[in-house]
Amino acid sequence: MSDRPAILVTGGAGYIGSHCCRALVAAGYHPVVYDNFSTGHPGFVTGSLVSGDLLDRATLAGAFTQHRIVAVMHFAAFSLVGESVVNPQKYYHNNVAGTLSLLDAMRGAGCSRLVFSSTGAVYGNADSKALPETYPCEPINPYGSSKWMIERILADYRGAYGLGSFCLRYFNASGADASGEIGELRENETHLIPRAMMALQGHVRDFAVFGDDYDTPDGTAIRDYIHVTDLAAAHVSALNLLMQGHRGGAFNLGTGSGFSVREILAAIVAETGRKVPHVVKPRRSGDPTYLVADPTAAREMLKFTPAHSDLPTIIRTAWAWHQKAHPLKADEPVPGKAKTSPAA
Ligand SMILES: NC(=O)c1ccc[n+]([C@@H]2O[C@H](COP(=O)([O-])OP(=O)(O)OC[C@H]3O[C@@H](n4cnc5c(N)ncnc54)[C@H](O)[C@@H]3O)[C@@H](O)[C@H]2O)c1
Ligand SMILES: O=c1ccn([C@@H]2O[C@H](COP(=O)(O)OP(=O)(O)O[C@H]3O[C@H](CO)[C@H](O)[C@H](O)[C@H]3O)[C@@H](O)[C@H]2O)c(=O)[nH]1
Repeated sequence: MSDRPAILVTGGAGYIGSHCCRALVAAGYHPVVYDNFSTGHPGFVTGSLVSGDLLDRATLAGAFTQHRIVAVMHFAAFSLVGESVVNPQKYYHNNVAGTLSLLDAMRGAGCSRLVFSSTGAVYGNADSKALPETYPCEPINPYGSSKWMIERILADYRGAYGLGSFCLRYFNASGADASGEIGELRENETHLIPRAMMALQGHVRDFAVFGDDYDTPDGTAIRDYIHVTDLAAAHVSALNLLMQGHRGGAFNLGTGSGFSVREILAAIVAETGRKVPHVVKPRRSGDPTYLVADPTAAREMLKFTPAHSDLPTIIRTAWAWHQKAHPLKADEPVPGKAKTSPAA
């Protein structure tokens, strides 16, 4: 067992959780990854590993006692907006019921510090201004609703049980670790930047811009892209505050600047020198027009100053990771897919 304070990192084998584990090590903590590998990767794990599901109460309770956990970072969730519209049960069950199970385990173990992965999707369809935390939370898809429900549960637990929690509302996580060893990698990737890069590599053949009839300057939807390394730094700051006795609250993690889908595609051309082949399809259901953070509160409370979230750095680190993760050339077959001959 490590002498360092042990932090349970649910979802630590996933994209954002794995980057946070590395930041935890750099800050003097010992991450204990708790993951069921539904979307995570064994090769991404840093620190100790407990394989288990959030809803497996016995394994969860065992992780707290075995590793003497002092705080939790809770990333484990399903997080695809479109899928949540089609299959809301999957989202409420895993995200809300899974979190209740985690909170029971924390209370059972006397652990009262939590950093929770919330999302800009709690705000729903905003107007075209950067959103402060006081903006009304009216999510427009089940994924955002599941996260907002958890935020409300955590507010009640803060008051009633003294469970301190930071709800960090990330906007669009992007980019990859400078080492090139970990990055965004999912079996059925739906996110804009990784899909566009997989299209460049020939692994995605049907890349589409979803909707060019939004009320935005170029007709495509606008998001606030925040580098995963900057997110990781903010998590360590929030954890340090909890360790000092802070009770927490909800904070936006974004840059305050929005970019449209077409601007992202232009940035990819600028960094890679290659155009992403695409068609335009109708809007994806559940997608808001505009989602940009006002990060003022996080700047003050968490000393949050994004250092890696300019578009060139986001695209450059993501592209370096994709070339390593999917090293095939465009004309080679995708693994697991039958090769079709030109005559077929
Ligand atoms: N990626 C984004 O842009 C973004 C933006 C805002 C918020 N978030 C939130 O950040 C968190 C991490 O997102 P990510 O992009 O790294 O996703 P991810 O899918 O890469 O990681 C999620 C991890 O949680 C694990 N997991 C899921 N359900 C589990 C369960 N029941 N028990 C144990 N492990 C489980 C998965 O195996 C995976 O390793 C999520 O809560 C997500 O909602 C992500
Ligand atoms: O192939 C694609 C994929 C996406 N998009 C568009 O690109 C934008 C960004 O879409 P992503 O799927 O990359 O990300 P989302 O904004 O849907 O959601 C992400 O950011 C949200 C917060 O802003 C949530 O937290 C969520 O977990 C996270 O997946 C959207 O307008 C989407 O319609 C395309 O045009 N084509």
